Amino acid sequence: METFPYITNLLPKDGDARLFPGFFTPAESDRFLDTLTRDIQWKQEPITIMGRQVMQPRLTAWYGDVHKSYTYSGVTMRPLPWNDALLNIRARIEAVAGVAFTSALLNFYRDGNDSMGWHRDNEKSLGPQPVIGSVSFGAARYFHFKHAKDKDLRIKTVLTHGSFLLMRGQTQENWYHSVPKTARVAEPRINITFRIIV
Ligand SMILES: O=C(O)CCC(=O)C(=O)O
Ligand SMILES: [Fe+2]
Repeated sequence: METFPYITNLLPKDGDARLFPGFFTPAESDRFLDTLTRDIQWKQEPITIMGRQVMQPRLTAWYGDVHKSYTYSGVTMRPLPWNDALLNIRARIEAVAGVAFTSALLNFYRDGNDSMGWHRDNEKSLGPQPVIGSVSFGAARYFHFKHAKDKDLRIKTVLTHGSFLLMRGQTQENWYHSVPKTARVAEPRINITFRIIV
């Protein structure tokens, strides 16, 4: 499956991740950053790590088709309904990705102290070989991949204002990803991962 021969796969094997920097213009990206910062119902949610409840080091929100509920840490939750900004962004990336996304997880990183730990987006509800469309606005942050078996194999990239990262194929099976903390970033960043709940 070589859908984007003109864009190099970031991953050397066992997955497919294509980065489109400047997918949205700087003016559009500024507008989306403002709108989403204001209009999304951001919340800091607790998660359970090794039996202990801790607050997530970022704010989150779930939006999507309201009949597509999702289960997270054993709790079934309903997404908030799509708003205009999210529908616009979704239409733009669907035109390139060639799939129909049903749901979006939004993350708000207040500054470089907020982060996302190593994980794979391989929940059962996403089905096999999930397609994940990841859109970023605001501060540029490092995005790291680590191979699940070949532990020394790491790929680092930067997700800039208005960028679009499309992960497909075996990516979630074979690669972990994370957004590490950084002392160098003082500005906020929004990331939206569009998903298909099957
Ligand atoms: O903020 C990012 O770029 C990554 C977000 C992510 O991995 C996720 O929501 O699953
Ligand atoms: Fe993820």
